[in-house]
Amino acid sequence: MSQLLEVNEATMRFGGLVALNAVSFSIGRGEVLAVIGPNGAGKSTLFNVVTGVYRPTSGHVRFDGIEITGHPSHQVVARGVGRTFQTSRLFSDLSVLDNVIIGMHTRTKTGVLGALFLPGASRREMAACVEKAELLLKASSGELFEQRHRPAGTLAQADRRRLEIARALASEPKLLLLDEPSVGMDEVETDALIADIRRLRTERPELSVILIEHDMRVVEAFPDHVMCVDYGSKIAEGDFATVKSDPRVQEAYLGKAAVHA
Ligand SMILES: Nc1ncnc2c1ncn2[C@@H]1O[C@H](COP(=O)(O)OP(=O)(O)OP(=O)(O)O)[C@@H](O)[C@H]1O
Repeated sequence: MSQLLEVNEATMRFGGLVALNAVSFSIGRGEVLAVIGPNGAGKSTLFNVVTGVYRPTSGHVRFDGIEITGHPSHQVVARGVGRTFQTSRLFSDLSVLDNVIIGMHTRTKTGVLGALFLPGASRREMAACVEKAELLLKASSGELFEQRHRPAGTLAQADRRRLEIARALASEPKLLLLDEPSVGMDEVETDALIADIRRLRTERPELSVILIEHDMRVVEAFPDHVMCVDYGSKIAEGDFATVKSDPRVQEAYLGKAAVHA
């Protein structure tokens, strides 16, 4: 069976800067891929190319058997790619529940805004959205569910991250992209995040996940498929132990001096 996502020789230039340099990789259904690399290596650019935020200068992206290179983001989401961002994109003044409901807009017939203001069928659809959002929050964490009527901006950091993941899941993705989910978390919160992702995999064995991570504890928890990028190029790929021990990876993270010391 073909891979769920195939990125073939993707290059992204910004003027003279090559943010991505002919990067190729693929991920199958139900797999987790961890993308590592130093700051500015091109990891977020890779997500932006996959999700249609950027059309790559050259190269191709295929998802679920269809070429999606440069398709607009809303179409990519509708095809089944959900995403969280490095910096929070929650609507802080809206409730936790409404934030999840907004994540469903690609899956509603009348649209979330229509459902909020129109009677009849759209009201029924809205009621179904509320029910589904509550289920997603419950599955994410009982604590988050209890806070569903609070403004999202009042949540603690770890709960905000959980909410972002719940909102991305609301679009019913086949592939979930998590951009540095552990950023700003302490050790306890990071352990909870690892447990959340593990649970998600058990509950949704078909869901594929790509996570960009700086925290090696998180990467180590999902060690089967790791890819390292540096200066826009893929420099290593394999299981965590193989990638970690690759001299190019050590050099990228620690610098030549540290590796040869
Ligand atoms: N829209 C843009 N215009 C110009 N340069 C950009 C743009 N987006 C990214 N870049 C540049 O491309 C390079 C890769 O950036 P990117 O954000 O993908 O790195 P990253 O690996 O995600 O870094 P970090 O770990 O710090 O988030 C950087 O040099 C960055 O400044």
